[in-house]
Amino acid sequence: MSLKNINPTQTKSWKSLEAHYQLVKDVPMKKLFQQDKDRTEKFTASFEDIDLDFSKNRIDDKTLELLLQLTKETDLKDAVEKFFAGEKINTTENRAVLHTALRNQNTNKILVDGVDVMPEVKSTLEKMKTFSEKIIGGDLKGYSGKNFTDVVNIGIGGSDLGPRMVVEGLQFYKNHLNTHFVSNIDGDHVYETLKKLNPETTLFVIVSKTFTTQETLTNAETIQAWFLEKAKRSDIKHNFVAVSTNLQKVIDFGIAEENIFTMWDWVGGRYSLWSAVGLSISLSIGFDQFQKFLEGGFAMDEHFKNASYDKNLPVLLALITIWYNNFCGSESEVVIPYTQYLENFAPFLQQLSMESNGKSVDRGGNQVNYQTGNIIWGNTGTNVQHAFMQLLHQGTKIIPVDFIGFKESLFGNQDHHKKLMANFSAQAEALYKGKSKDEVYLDMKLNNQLDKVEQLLPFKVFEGNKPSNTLLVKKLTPYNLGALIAMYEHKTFVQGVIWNIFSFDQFGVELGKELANKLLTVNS
Ligand SMILES: O=P(O)(O)OC[C@H]1O[C@](O)(CO)[C@@H](O)[C@@H]1O
Repeated sequence: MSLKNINPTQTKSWKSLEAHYQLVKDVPMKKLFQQDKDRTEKFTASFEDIDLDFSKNRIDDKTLELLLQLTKETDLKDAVEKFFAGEKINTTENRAVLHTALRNQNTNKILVDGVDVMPEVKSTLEKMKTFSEKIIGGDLKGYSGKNFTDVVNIGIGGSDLGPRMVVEGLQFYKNHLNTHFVSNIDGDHVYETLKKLNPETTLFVIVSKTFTTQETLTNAETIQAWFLEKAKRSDIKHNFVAVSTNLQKVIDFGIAEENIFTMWDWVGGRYSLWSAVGLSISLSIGFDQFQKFLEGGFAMDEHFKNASYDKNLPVLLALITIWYNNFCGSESEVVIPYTQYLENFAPFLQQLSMESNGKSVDRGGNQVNYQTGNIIWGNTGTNVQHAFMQLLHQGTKIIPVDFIGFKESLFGNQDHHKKLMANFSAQAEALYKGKSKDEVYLDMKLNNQLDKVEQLLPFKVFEGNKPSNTLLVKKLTPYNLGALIAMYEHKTFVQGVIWNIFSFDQFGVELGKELANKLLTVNS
């Protein structure tokens, strides 16, 4: 059964939120904190190792109450039930949406067209485990009998961004294998990667759900030709494996059948890192750690399904962005992890969120007359403080931020970590508190700069009242990263449900592909 078709703008809560915005739009957050001593506690929700403090937002009790009412009127509960039950909620492609089955740790059946998908999920995970362990342990070797030293993931979009982000994010836990990612059809990208590699000791993992993607097939062909400069065709089976739903195309490409890892059409590309698409993750950190990553994702699924919405991390995050996007006029949001490991978190979230919710036709097939998918961008703190934070502090736009910090550093260096976390907290505080004229004046007086007050004071004022969420996580572990990713997946889902759009197709990427192919035919 499909998701219900409910126009959110026709609900009572939507109209009330519009009216409510007029009442609260000029109320500074500083005042809200003064009025309510329990604000931080009240606007904090926790799940295991993750605390979400959403108190530094332009919301009050009424805002939250109305946003929660919106989840009722748009029947989020019904959507969540259909999603986890394997209903075909990807209506436009007539598919179920079951990335949650890939990390399911329960013993329940999950049915698609009456068939339980869990046995196949488990046997693929088992195959990944055996394969990863043999490659890491040296039981499987390259064509000339040498142990593998390098792995190259060849894929793009969901077949690249997720695995790349997790492999780099969890490199603290990595083994001796060095993992590389080739995605862009830019040949220079391919040859730059190849120049560091020895074909004898490199494992190539071609990842493409459809196995029709121009970039991936071109790159795989180029890499195979490079490989065959040294090796024989019969050697391919030692050094090439593939992940796909399209078994025939993979076989036609020349990959041995036993070297194919399957996935299913009920896994969207941007949600596929939990499947065999995550093979490079399992090779890099070992299957046991990959299993913990899956468990973290699963734990977040349980929280999302069961926690009341006022304490539910993905739901709260989604509601807050809807508030800014649809009522406060914000267009984008920034995600800033305070760890260099998560340098690729924002590009991953960009595909997750913008490919999912960049739609302008509702579930009834009508053009929407309200804003949908918001723009996501970001990079790591503290680097961003020396790049784009100026615009957030003193620019003209309201850009809500998610600050993600970790209580513990992985190498345990206290000096760096204290400074890192001081910056993490300071940014959120500076954004919402700002710095008034009086404060600037006092500062300048203390610094013997009164002679410059007239000239500089207006430029040194920080308006404040800039919103942010603070996500404080105990430690960057495979489990916690799994939970964080699942949290953002579910946030995206909730947004799509409320916006009344289909979040699991991506027809918008097709036209450019078609035109590129036409141009190639004309020019060849
Ligand atoms: O895994 P495939 O089929 O090569 O697709 C790669 C990517 O291309 C898209 O279809 C469009 O960008 C994504 O949804 C997908 O992740």
